[in-house]
Amino acid sequence: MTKPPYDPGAEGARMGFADAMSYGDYLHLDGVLAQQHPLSDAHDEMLFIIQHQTSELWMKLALHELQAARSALCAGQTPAMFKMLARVSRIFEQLNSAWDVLRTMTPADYTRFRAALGPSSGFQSHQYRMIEFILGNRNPNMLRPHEHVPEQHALLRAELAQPSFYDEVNRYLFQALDGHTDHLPPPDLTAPHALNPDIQARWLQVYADTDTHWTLYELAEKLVDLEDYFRRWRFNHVTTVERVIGFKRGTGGTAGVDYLRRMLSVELFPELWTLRGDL
Ligand code: HEM
Ligand SMILES: N[C@@H](CC(=O)c1ccccc1NC=O)C(=O)O
Repeated sequence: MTKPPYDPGAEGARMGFADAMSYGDYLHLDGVLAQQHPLSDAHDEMLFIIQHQTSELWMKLALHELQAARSALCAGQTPAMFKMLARVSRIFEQLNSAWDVLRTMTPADYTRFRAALGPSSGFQSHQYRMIEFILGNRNPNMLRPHEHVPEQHALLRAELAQPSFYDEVNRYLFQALDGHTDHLPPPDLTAPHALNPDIQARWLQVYADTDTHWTLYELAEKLVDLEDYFRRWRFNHVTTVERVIGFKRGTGGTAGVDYLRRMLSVELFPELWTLRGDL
């Protein structure tokens, strides 16, 4: 006679949720799992949708951490900030690994549903643009694709109107080294951060004597780590794009691979990279 199947309920596992909060209730899974709506009957469109939706969820968490990291820095809570920055790097690591799943989609698979995407593109991701803005790659020209959603447009505009996270880091640097911020170059709120020799000179001071400036050194390396992962994301993206659509124009209207290659040359924290040649 076969044994009766194992019953965790007999050992106390809760089995009834008619009047209690369940896993799906807490996570609102009925909502989340009802939001995949392929527009074609191509098999791989589900992969494409889920890949982007999960990326957007991770970006939501990255933004949550980055906003809190900036607040923690301004409140002098550096250990809490370090923890959040480390988490953002791990999120990018997660996003980087995810490309391996998407790469199982061949050009022939993608061609079956690409036309259904119309003019939509990741270029219009407001969360991605917000991450770029917070880190200091601020470009007011990138606001326009968001005009059609006034709430998101307003949030992105508000971000451009305040110092970036990296601007705040540099304020902290000057305060710590000089005892004041009189010589801190005012952030240009209308353009991507450009390398500044005064900022670089102070970071060089930190790297030249790491024992004395340990917290600043740790902060700098956390930023380099973050940018390292971000660069890998850009590289994985452009490589996947070349692999899937070659040199076709993007649905967003840019040149496609040529546009994304140009973005590979963006340096978020240029002083931290350039000073390495002076050590
Ligand atoms: C087969 C997969 C993919 C292809 C062929 C592709 C293609 C492209 C192209 C051609 C662009 C340039 C803008 C345009 O003209 O459309 C772009 C931008 C973008 N894509 Fe993708 N993409 C893919 C997957 C993804 C994934 C999985 C994400 C994750 C969220 C993503 C996020 C973005 C973002 C954020 C941009 C703007 C980048 C910037 O402005 O620097 N893409 N993509
Ligand atoms: N720009 C892509 C389309 C694309 O990848 C896309 C379209 C809609 C939603 C997200 C997308 N992902 C990244 O750009 C293309 O030109 O094929």
